[in-house]
Order: sequence, then C-alpha cells, then structure tokens
Amino acid sequence: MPWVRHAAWDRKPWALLEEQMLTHGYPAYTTSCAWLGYPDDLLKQLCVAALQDGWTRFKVKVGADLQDDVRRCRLVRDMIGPEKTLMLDANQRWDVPEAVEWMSRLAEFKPLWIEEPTSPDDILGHAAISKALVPLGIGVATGEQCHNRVIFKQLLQANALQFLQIDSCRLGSVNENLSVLLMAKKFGIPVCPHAGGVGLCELVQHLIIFDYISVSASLRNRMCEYVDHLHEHFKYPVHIKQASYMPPKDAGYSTEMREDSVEKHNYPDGEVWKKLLAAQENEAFSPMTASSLPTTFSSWLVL
Ligand SMILES: C[C@H](O)[C@@H](O)CC(=O)C(=O)O
Repeated sequence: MPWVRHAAWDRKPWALLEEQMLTHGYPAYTTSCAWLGYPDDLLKQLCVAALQDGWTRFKVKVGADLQDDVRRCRLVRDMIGPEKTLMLDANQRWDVPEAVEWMSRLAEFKPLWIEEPTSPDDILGHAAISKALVPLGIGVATGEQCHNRVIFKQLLQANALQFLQIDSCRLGSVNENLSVLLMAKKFGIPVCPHAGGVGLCELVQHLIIFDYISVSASLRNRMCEYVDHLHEHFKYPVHIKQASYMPPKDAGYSTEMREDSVEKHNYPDGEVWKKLLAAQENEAFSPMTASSLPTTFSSWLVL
C-alpha cells in the first residue's frame, strides 16, 4: 500500500526499515520455557537452552497457584537476570480484584506485562486492572481472543491495554489486522502479536514485519511471540535467528502444510490417529502421553 508507506513521512526511509528487517529480523520472545505444569527442572533446562540460543525475552504462564507462581517466577528471574525482559500470562484465570491482588504479589519479579489477566470480553475489567497496576509499573497485554477491530477500538479507547496482541487467525482477515495496526499506531500502543498456536508464528510474521516497515517504524516495546512446537509440519517454517523472526523469502503466506504431515494426521486413517485410537482401545485414553505428542514435546517431557 504505497499510500501507507509515504503517509508516515516523519520516520526512517522505507528502504532503511526494510534493510534492517532483512539484516536483523523482528524481535521475538519465547513462551516455550514456562508453560503451566512444567516441573522446575524442565523449566530450568529450557531457560538455560533459550539463554544459550540468545533469547532475552521470556513469558511465564501463571494463574493456577500463587505459591507455584512465586517460585517459578523467581526461578526464571534469577536465571535470566534483572536486565532481560519477563512477561506473565494468566490466560483469563482471574476476576478483576483477584488479578490486581495476584499481580501485586508477583510485582517483585518486575514483569513488563500481565497478559489476559481476566476475561477477554471484559474490556472495562481490563481497564480497571490496567489502572490499578500503573503504580507497580506493570502493563496489561491482551487481544489474542479479539475477533474484530471494534473490540480493539474499545480496548484502546478505554485505556484497557498497554500492549496490543493481534492474533492472525482469530482476527477476521488480513484487512481486519491491518486496520488494527493502524489504530494501534494512532493510539501509540505497541503491537506484540499472539502466536502461541499451530501455524500462528508462520502467519503473523508477515503482519508484524509489515507493521514495522509500513506503519509503526518503531521496535520500542515491540516483540512478537514465538513458540517452538509444530513448525515441522510446515513447508516454509519460520526462521528464527538470534531470537528474531527473519523475513520469509518464499512466496505466499507461509501456511502451506507438508503433505506427509497432512496425510499422517488425516482422521481416522492417518498414522497418528491409528496410533491414538489403538491406544484408546488398549487402555484409558490419555491424549497427553509422551508417545502421542509431537516429537519436540516428547523429547522434553520428564516422565
Ligand atoms: C495454546 C493457546 O493458543 C494459548 O494458551 C497460547 C497463549 O495464550 C499464548 O501463547 O500466549
């Protein structure tokens, strides 16, 4: 959209922004070290590996048990040190007072944001939490469950978020995403996309690199989520270098799945389903057994 490129005349020339993306990529953060339910030794193992791979931004899932959260956040903060960035994600667990209370207890770990602290439908609830957390210097991030630009308009107008998390699939269409990128720019709110599900990283990388080159021209407080599972099923998986999304070079939207993966996962005759259904016949079906998980998970699981 040439009109968008030239509309923001007060920013770096377009070619410079493009060159920066091609050279350094778009900054990412990892959610893959600290899912709820991971034992502490797995959490430590994954954090050490991520630090060795150059990650500097980490998201920890919270909200099930406060003492667990205090212990796990302390573990991660001690491992990554005071300078690296920590974010927390409650996945809608709390009501409004509970979110404020719980985050007051986790503030010592200096998280940049709390993600989905309450129901994603509760726009005024997010606004109340956002206001209550200002003295603690903690922002609110949300958006992964928002389906259209009107919801985002209300979140922005209500000062309900400080980090706007588009989801490339749940937001209906590229055009809907683009309208939200433009609104975020108007409100001065950084876009930090959600990408914690199959294919979401492959999709959203296009949108966030467009955002940088043609809309925001800023990386301040901006980062795109990365999770390192299931990419093996895509023909053009994301390319992460030094904890950054390198711009995709293949034509298209990067979501073409490998034919063998599609074949294996066909229900009920595909190889994966034959295995699962056979296990269901032989014992109480447990969908989260290591052998039934994608290889990247089973190699990590501490059994
Ligand atoms: C796996 C689901 O998409 C969700 O739990 C991921 C999420 O909330 C996130 O990545 O953030």
